[in-house]
Amino acid sequence: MTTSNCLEILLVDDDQDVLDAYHHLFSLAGYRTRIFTNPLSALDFIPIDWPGIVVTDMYMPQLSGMELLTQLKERDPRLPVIMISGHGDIPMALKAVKHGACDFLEKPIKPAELLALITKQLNSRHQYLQQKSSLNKTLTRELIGKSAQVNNIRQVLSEMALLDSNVCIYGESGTGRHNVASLLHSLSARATLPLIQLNGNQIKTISDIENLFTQASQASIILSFPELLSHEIQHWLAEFLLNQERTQSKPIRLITIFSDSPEIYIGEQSLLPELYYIINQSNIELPPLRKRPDDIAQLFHYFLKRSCNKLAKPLPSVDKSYLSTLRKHSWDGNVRELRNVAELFAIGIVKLTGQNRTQSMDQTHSPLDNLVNDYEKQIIEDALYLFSGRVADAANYLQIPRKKLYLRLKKHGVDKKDYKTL
Ligand SMILES: Nc1ncnc2c1ncn2[C@@H]1O[C@H](COP(=O)(O)OP(=O)(O)OP(=O)(O)O)[C@@H](O)[C@H]1O
Repeated sequence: MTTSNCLEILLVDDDQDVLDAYHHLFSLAGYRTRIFTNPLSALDFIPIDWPGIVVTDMYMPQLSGMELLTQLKERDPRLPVIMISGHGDIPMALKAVKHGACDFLEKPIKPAELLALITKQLNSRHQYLQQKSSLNKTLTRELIGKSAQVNNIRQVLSEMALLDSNVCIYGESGTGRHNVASLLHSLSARATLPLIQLNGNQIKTISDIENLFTQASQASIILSFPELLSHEIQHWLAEFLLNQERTQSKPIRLITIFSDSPEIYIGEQSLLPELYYIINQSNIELPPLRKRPDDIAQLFHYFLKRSCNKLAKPLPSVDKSYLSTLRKHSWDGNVRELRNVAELFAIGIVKLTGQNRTQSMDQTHSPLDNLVNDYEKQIIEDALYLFSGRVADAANYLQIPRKKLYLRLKKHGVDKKDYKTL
């Protein structure tokens, strides 16, 4: 059985005799067919990514072939649709192809010609669906989350992966912007070519950027924070990218990363509109973790399992009340913070609750002052951990003056440096 035999051919024609003739022809060639005399029923039948192709007549009373084509393409732009007409009408053929028909045949049909076309389209549909299913598997494995937002990002990524457009990714730090950018590269046709990561504040002169971009031929480049480039360098970059478009050669695919919607930077005049229009051929917003709480448990289990595997430790059980604590946390550090919490959990340190400490305190029956001290120390440690040892941020988070926090650090013997590496 060839690959194309696994798929179906959906035939639409209001003339039952014609349908029977096609059906006979395709069955003899070993293809499975489905026939519809009413195009509206065919529309109802076809879901997105339907494993097959459509062959339709042009003139039908309920819905014209052109309208059927338009509606099918709105739902599934990649679905191959072959149009057949009794009238040799060149403008109509051109219109059909413009609306996405993969071919336009004129009656009387030459069976060998139709079969050759069908075989070609079934094979390319098969290839596309295989590619999409492998993309979806990779995305489900690498982009964890079950929220509607992450489902949507996976869908967008599977579409973008097959294109080669410049993409803007924006969101707060730790939301997974670089993860998504790397996925875009690894799913693209450039996957075997280099992926270069640059930061806007590293590029100081035109010759810096000229060297980087001209030497990086065929690569994907992830450029974080292009708004930090001088206007002169942004202008150079816009020209470089425009030139690529004009000459239809695309040595570089540029993926840019922002902390906020790029329009904000245009408003602040740190990003040139001329650069924005060429880097923003598509964009992806990564929402903060607090806005997609449905992802928290799944991400936590994913990171916990990964850490336990790395450490060759058995997977600890996670009770429901802890998962509910995680769900309620504000996650200012987004997925990165959650990853750190899961990694600590794997080695028995339970962050964001008094759980580990309370257990040891229960055993020693500490007096009240010790309990309070201990609890204060843990809250401070959690804040330092959250802000990677940055005292000013931790003090701000705890809503106490910085000086007071320093005094507390001294009292509890806590060293901010210990949190820098977490
Ligand atoms: N949905 C996700 N599924 C699996 N891992 C994720 C997901 N989102 C983020 N991560 C992981 O979380 C960590 C932080 O993500 P990433 O570095 O991509 O964040 P970022 O938004 O680029 O922030 P920064 O620019 O500060 O690095 C990485 O280890 C990344 O692999």
